[in-house]
Amino acid sequence: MNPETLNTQFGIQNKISFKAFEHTTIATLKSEQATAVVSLYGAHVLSFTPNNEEDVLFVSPHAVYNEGKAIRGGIPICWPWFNAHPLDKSLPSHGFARISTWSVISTNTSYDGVQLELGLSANSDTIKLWPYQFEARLKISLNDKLTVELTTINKDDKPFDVSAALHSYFNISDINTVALEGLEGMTYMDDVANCDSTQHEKELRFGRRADRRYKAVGTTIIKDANRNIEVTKGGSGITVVWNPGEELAMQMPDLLDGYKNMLCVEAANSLDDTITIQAGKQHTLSTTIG
Ligand SMILES: O=P(O)(O)OC[C@H]1O[C@@H](O)[C@H](O)[C@@H](O)[C@@H]1O
Repeated sequence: MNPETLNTQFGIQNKISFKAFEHTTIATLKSEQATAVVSLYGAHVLSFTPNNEEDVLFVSPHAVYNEGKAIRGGIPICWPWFNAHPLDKSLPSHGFARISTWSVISTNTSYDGVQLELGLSANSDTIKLWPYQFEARLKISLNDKLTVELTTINKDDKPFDVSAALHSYFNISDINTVALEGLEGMTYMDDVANCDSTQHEKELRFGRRADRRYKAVGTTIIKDANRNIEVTKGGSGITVVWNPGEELAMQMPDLLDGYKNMLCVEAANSLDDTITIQAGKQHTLSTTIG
């Protein structure tokens, strides 16, 4: 659907509007306290900017906007599998949601904000990659915070397994000085060293490659030079923490030295927290940022 038609059908004056951007359409959401931008390609939040603040989300200055390529930054939707497919490494990394165009289901306003709901359903392309009937819904709610809720509905007559992540890239002033609080005492899968480990430090610090899947359900706080960003989540037993570090980032043409200004903290379902959804049932994975 083109932006004009979307504006006619779903636009809300001064609150939600649609326009063309690169190869896709983006929605701009405005609440009293913040602005957010969402790409229909990937149902991908690109920006969340509280009034008079810098963007809370990072998008790489080297990001590539092309069909078939995931956007580096914002909040990619990793779904229906996280990272490499468990059985077939030739399938798209982190699933196909982030490289699919979603449709608009609804827009709404409430007393304190605005909401946009996007959807993706099984079709001839998805069936080739994942042989199930499904409906995925992404609800984006903006007030002074940003909430993203990903609901998977099993429309098939058999159960299926889903692993997923709301792969949030946070905009930070310097990876060498930022700290992450909330994971003390938690065990994690260290995907760099390829072993299980436990975090003993109160605050996690960076400066080299970190790729960890924590068994954690609680809130984390990114403590940056001039602000704290609180990340809460629901329906998630795993928190992923990722920064590629300099060596790997320099091999990623869509990131390069951008790695210095990003930290990923992701609400996820993975490892033992992979979700089996029975026929007709659903699961919601969510995160709130602010
Ligand atoms: O380059 P991609 O496919 O967007 O993935 C980026 C990273 O995403 C993280 O969530 C994973 O833990 C990393 O292992 C992965 O490298």
